[in-house]
Amino acid sequence: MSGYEMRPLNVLSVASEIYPIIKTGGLADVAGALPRALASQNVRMMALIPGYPAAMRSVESAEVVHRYDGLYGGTARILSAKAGGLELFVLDAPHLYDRPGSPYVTPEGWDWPDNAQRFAALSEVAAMIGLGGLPEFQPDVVHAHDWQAGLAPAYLHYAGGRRPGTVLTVHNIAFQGGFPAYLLSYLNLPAGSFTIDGVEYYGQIGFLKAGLHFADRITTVSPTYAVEIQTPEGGMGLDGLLRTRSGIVSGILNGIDETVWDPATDPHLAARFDRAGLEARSVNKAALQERLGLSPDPDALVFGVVSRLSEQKGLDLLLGELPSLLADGAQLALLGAGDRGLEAAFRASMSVYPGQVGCFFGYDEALAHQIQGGSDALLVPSRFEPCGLTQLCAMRYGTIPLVARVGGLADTIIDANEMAVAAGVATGIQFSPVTPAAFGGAVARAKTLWRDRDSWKRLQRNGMGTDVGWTQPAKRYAELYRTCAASASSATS
Ligand SMILES: Nc1ncnc2c1ncn2[C@@H]1O[C@H](COP(=O)(O)OP(=O)(O)O[C@H]2O[C@H](CO)[C@@H](O)[C@H](O)[C@H]2O)[C@@H](O)[C@H]1O
Repeated sequence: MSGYEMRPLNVLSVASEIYPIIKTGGLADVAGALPRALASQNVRMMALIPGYPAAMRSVESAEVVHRYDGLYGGTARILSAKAGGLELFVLDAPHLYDRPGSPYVTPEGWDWPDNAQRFAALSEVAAMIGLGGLPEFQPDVVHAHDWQAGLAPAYLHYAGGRRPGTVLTVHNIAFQGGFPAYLLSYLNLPAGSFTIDGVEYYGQIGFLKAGLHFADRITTVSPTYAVEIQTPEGGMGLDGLLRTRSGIVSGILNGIDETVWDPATDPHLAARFDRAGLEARSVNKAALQERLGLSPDPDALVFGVVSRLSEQKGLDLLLGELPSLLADGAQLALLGAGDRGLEAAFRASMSVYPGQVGCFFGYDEALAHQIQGGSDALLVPSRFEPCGLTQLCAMRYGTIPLVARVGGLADTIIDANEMAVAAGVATGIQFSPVTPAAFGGAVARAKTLWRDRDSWKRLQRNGMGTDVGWTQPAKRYAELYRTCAASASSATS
């Protein structure tokens, strides 16, 4: 048994958002769940996050563990803090993070003009901690998430000498963080780094590219997406680099936090329920219909959507198919935020189909739970989906996922084809390719299944019996960290 199996492994996780402190999407859920999930694997994970206003507000107790006189034009501190039930390092740099809007964009929706500096700073601080800058926590592995932390492996590489192992996780390859080349020295990157074997990417500084180039291990959030991003169709320009690093690329499925997403204890639901008491869902369905202005019809098949409104999520397909989806009295309950055009189109559909389409635009945690607990089927027609979390929540809440067969949706849902139904293992409905016709076909299958309530219930129960928690993924991450730490230490010793 190696030393790494015996003593706790220290891992620094670097992410631009973390649930329950600050969340714009699934990355926050994963970053927030990992530290707790890994504790049972003998891994001590500390997360480093930027000190946005929401983060500073949620700090319950804090100690200043490091000060910078100048970090990209202002003073900064690292706080070792407790917040939202997590142990964190918070980078308190008001000139970079103390502003309204989301972590990435202004209140008007424009990228913050200094995003390069804001997230380079996060990565530089991660590298400083990785190199032993904080005596109280010396990481064996630095785990960077997405482009915002992508420079961390690069800074660690250019520091030279002994360093921790590095892991880069891709939650969405569509977001790559490209910035002008003239920023190179300002971002404290060596002149020689602006090459194809460094941080250069199509004439820019590529934050995600840098992470993919320098990390010891690359993961993404499902095995199928790990394959897809190595193809020209799925790699969005980075597939060539990923193919050259294929041996260190793997996919680890996400889980969901089973305490946050538990229909038996969920405080947001009108009625709590479990696998043996599915009847109680009808109370939630009625409450959802009332909240969103849908007709109070217990027999209407209610399709739910909980999603960012973006090209990725394929909701334009749903708009196109609305007439047939709603033709026989079915209903749509949608919660989403993002693209203004999609929002306008769904808003208009509420007047065209009063009582059949109910939407809320914005971010609403409680409504997300109510849609999972009160609708009958959850639509996820994504064009690509690295893992997807809402279909996992749906399974846990007895909502039948109807999903595109891509990425993690392909890996987590078992399609109700005849064989799977006969074997008693089906959990949802998949369609492929991602076209209006195939989506329409899947909706028709859902309606046929809905008329056979016994089969519908069997699918619900199968979904509710599926393990969608973090236990298995946490084991995979722990294993990965141990190999990564061992190889980094043997490379530098
Ligand atoms: N308007 C709203 N109000 C309240 N809650 C809302 C909401 N819109 C979305 N949510 C919640 O945000 C999360 C979305 O997570 P997803 O994994 O489905 O997508 P996302 O594309 O953001 O994440 C990316 O990262 C994750 C994590 O790796 C991958 O699973 C995914 O495939 C990838 O695209 C869910 O917890 C959902 O309930």
